[in-house]
Amino acid sequence: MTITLRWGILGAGNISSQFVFDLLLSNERKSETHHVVGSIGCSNKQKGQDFITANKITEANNYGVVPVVQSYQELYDNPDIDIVYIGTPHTYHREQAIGCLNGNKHVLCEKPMTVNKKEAEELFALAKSKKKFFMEAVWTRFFPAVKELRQKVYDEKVIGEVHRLFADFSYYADVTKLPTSSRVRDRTLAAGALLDIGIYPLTYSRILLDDKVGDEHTKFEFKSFMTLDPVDKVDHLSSIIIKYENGKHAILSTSELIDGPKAYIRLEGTKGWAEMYSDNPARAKHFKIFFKDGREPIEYKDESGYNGFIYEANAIAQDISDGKLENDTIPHAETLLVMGVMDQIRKENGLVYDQDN
Ligand SMILES: NC(=O)C1=CN([C@@H]2O[C@H](COP(=O)(O)OP(=O)(O)OC[C@H]3O[C@@H](n4cnc5c(N)ncnc54)[C@H](OP(=O)(O)O)[C@@H]3O)[C@@H](O)[C@H]2O)C=CC1
Ligand SMILES: O=C1OC[C@@H](O)[C@H](O)[C@H]1O
Repeated sequence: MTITLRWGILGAGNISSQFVFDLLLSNERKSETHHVVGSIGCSNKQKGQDFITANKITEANNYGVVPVVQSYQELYDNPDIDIVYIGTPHTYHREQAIGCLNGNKHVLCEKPMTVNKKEAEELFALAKSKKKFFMEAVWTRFFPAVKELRQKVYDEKVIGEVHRLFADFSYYADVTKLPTSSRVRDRTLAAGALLDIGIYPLTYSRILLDDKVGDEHTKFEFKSFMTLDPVDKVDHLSSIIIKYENGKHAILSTSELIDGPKAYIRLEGTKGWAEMYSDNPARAKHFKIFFKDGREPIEYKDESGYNGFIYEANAIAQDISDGKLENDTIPHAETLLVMGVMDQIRKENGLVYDQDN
């Protein structure tokens, strides 16, 4: 059955471009789900027009629709939009999500959904009261590669008993050359590695060491270290060790000061190990499984041509069509679990944002 979802894109920046790319490619490929970009909500109308041009959104790849460019408020009030994708810095998510929900829109909100768990709880409560779908856009969870790896490791048990995961998201951001107003540096934009990229190693520990999500999750404890930058007063270097109650360990690291290892995931079992590779560890597209007995490794590559946002977008279209208010892969309770862990890590290491007070 064809499902049509009419998107408003809030914020005409970096990630919104990458998201829209996938929707348009899916349309060009005549996929079953029709993703119509109906509005670009933008702080500046010319910038919104430039976004449409730069991203080549045309009637031909957008089911006959040329998007309108609107202010954020006009987007909230637009009756021709079903769902808004929020692609702005972390600290704006709360206020913009409230605007969308009050305008009766479903919401897909970029990660981290909010600055802390308290704000996320507030948004989920509002979404429920408005009977609107709400999801944090942790796209990594939806990649076919993740499903395939879990199938091999947990259903087929190809690497035997799994005991340990190493997961990293680090890149050399050349921080001191960035303006202090950059969202990588600015504490008032909730900068810092943990919230921006550390959320991914945490996510991998959730999806590769636990087969349950949200309220059903396997219990775990953790210890963490952050190095706070003396100028920016945020973490550009953080490390976390998790111990699940079934004994499995996750050793997680994140940094904006150094490049991470080529194999950003190493999942270790008694008979072998799996590695994942990517220039962006959020994009789970390529893994290899190695065997201690010398058997030929198993390799998986996602060569779909998508950035990877289409996987979450299609899942959401199905959920909304089914009348669901949250997604089973990342239900509200799972977002709250991870947000709570990040709150605790920051608390242990003295990283406080204004929103915490
Ligand atoms: N899923 C993923 O892999 C990724 C997710 N992200 C997430 O997406 C969000 C946006 O990141 P990204 O696209 O890189 O950000 P950008 O710096 O490209 O900004 C995106 C938009 O946010 C608005 N904006 C930017 N700076 C400010 C500011 N100082 N004050 C008010 N509004 C501002 C602008 O909206 P306008 O156009 O209306 O002016 C801008 O176009 C973040 O929360 C980030 O965590 C980011 C990268 C990858
Ligand atoms: O989510 C993200 O993934 C890629 C990073 O480069 C980016 O800063 C971050 O927001």
